[in-house]
Amino acid sequence: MSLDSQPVKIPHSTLGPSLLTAQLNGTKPTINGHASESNESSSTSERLQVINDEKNFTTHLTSQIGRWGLRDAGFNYNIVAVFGSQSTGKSTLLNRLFGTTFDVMDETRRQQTTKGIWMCRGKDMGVMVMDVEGTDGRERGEDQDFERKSALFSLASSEVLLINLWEHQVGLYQGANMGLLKTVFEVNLGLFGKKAQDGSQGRTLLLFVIRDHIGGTPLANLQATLTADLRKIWDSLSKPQDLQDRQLSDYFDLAFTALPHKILATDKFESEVQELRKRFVDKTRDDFVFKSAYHKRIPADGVAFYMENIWEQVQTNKDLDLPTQQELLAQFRCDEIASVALADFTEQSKSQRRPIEAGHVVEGLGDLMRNWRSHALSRYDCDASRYHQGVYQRKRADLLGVMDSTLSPLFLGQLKNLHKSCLSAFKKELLEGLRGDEYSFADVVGKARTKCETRFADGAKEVSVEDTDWTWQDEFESLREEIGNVADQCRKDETKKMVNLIERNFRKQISEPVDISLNKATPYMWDKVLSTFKETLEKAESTYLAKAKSFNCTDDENVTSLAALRKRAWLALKAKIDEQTADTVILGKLRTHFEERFRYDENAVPRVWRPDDDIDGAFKAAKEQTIDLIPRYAKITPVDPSLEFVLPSESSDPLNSTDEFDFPSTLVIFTETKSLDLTSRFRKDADAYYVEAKRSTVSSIAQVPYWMYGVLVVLGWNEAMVVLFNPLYFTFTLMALITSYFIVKLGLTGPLFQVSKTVLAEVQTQATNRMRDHFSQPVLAQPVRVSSVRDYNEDSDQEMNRSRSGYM
Ligand SMILES: Nc1nc2c(ncn2[C@@H]2O[C@H](COP(=O)(O)OP(=O)(O)OP(=O)(O)O)[C@@H](O)[C@H]2O)c(=O)[nH]1
Repeated sequence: MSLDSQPVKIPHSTLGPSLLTAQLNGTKPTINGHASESNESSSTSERLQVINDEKNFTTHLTSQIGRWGLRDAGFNYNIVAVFGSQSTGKSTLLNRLFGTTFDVMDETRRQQTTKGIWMCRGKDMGVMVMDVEGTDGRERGEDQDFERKSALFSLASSEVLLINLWEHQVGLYQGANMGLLKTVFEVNLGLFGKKAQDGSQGRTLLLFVIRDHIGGTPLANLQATLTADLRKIWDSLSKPQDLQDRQLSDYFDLAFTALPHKILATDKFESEVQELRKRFVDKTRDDFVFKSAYHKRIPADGVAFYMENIWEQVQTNKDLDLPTQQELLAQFRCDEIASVALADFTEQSKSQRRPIEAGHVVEGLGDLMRNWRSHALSRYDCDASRYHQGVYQRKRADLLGVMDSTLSPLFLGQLKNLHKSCLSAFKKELLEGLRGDEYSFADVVGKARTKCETRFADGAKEVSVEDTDWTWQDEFESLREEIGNVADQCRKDETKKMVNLIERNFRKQISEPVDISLNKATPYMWDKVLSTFKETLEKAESTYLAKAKSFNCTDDENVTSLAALRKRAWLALKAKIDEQTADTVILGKLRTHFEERFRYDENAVPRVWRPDDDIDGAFKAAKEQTIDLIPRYAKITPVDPSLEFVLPSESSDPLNSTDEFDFPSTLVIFTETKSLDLTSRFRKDADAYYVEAKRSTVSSIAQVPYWMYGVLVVLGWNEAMVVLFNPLYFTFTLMALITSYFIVKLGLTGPLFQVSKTVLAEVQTQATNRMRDHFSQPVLAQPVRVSSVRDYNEDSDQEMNRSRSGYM
């Protein structure tokens, strides 16, 4: 017979929908007048055939325990089982005692009612009651197998075994279930033999219920007889060697009670039963039966799995090792509980994975993680802590491991994002702090660094979950390193900027003094230039050092920067000198120098050459003096050797390019060839001056004689008269006179003269240049007038040849 096809002794017409469902689940609803008043009570009074008469274990026990409302009871529940011969009123007793709904035999047909093992929740009490198939049943005949297995099963799970027997069976071996008891004792030794030494878990209460007690024999006598019989049975047991000295009382507590005849003394029977019930309900009573020592310590939510495993072991005749079973149960249940806790946890943790992967810093992530973790752990602890402690702890560690490995990427991601965000905040703050001119670099960097590090450390501490091996120090170190790099880079940039600024100022400061010095090519020209250079450089260096202090520059950096500054200052000076000695500029200077000596006398008064003046001598002297200046300009050589400035040649500018730098070559302004070229070009200019001087003497000689003016008046008289008497000419003349009158009256004479003067001056300049160009070549073709010029040219050519041969 299958579990689902077990007949129910109530008409279908009386079953509600919930009852039908119960029936489908292999459970049976209320019968015998114990009908439930509500759905809840009906589900709590449902009974279930745990093991059917084909010895199969039900698949609905877990859900049934849930429906009974005992699933979350933890250890706060009890299990009681009843043993006894068939049809001795066991089901009746249980129904009366616990308000259960077990089937009771039809009075008219004396045949077995309870088949297999049934279970029902006690009414209004957290008790699971097991109604076990009666022994000695004619249906099973000599098959003692089920009896033994059910005893084993009941002992492994129940705290109290009710042994149900008629009064008249006391003293009879078979009738008093002595065979059954022998089996129970044997099985118990196998199960709890060793465990009972500490008195826990293996202890069971045997409560003998003597039925139909008429009262002739007092209970005490019956109790004594039964006890003596039990001892006899115990002694006759073949115990294992190491348990030889074990007593019955080491494993069992015995209790006895008697009930009057149910039919002959119905009222008394009922009242006695109610009295007995109190022993199962009232925890304050001394004879309360569910003592904690009897509890098998199986959490309610694991009872189904545990029982199923026990039954499987029993069925396959394997040695029933309860500790192993409990461990297996613990493993199964702890896994189940952990996976439920983990499911929620995973769902929660998923919600923050995306923002972290997107590079965001999730505020309060640490709190979230701690909450998810502790919530999952407390869920696990709440249900799993009742199971085998070793397994519970192991699985807890596993659960923690899984959770931590799920959270770890969030932790690391958060650290990474924090790192990035802190670093960019640091950069931003640095840039903001370095805006403007008035700032202390060290202060700005120090403040930004502290802020950044504090923010990271706070964030990292917040996201660190206790009891994990997560560390953030490595990331912190790497952040600090990067901050250092950024600060270093920034400092280098700032130093560069500062050096550039100092260089710009330096250029400005030396510009004018160098111009002035180079304009006057005195013998101490370079001394002046170099002393100005040195003074300005010293100032620049001290400015640098003062600022470098606030930059926290290292000595090495200072040395490098100062070297760069010196080199750049030198190059700036060189550039200035180059500018002042460019071909056109130097030729201009030479021309000026020459003019000052040739065209002006000692008192700086312009010379007007007369035919008897020594133009040739003056020209020669001025020209030689001027040509002597070229070697002076050619190289930077101070008269005072202490003013010499030297730079190491290999010093390249670390703040700029890595160009090769050759200091000695920078001292040379003109090469020899260049000097000769300049000399030759200057000579040509000087020659032009010479020609001009000569020409001016000729023009001053060619003056108009005074009588020429008389001739002019006589010869021009007619023309004047024509103008006067010709209306057209006269009108023109008149208009010219009127215009002149108005110009004079309006005071425009000055501006008009000015304009005319400027125009004339320009015309004169243009004309002079043209003349110069014109006369510079033809002069050589006129031997008489420029013979002295040729002499000088020959002199200079010879000079040039001499110097070239010197080069060769
Ligand atoms: N004389 C007597 N009869 C009882 C008593 N209690 C119940 N009965 C009757 O005994 C018969 C068997 O009752 P059940 O409760 O079905 O007995 P059982 O031991 O559960 O039977 P199985 O489950 O078949 O082993 C029924 O007819 C009951 O009316 C009792 O205390 N005294």
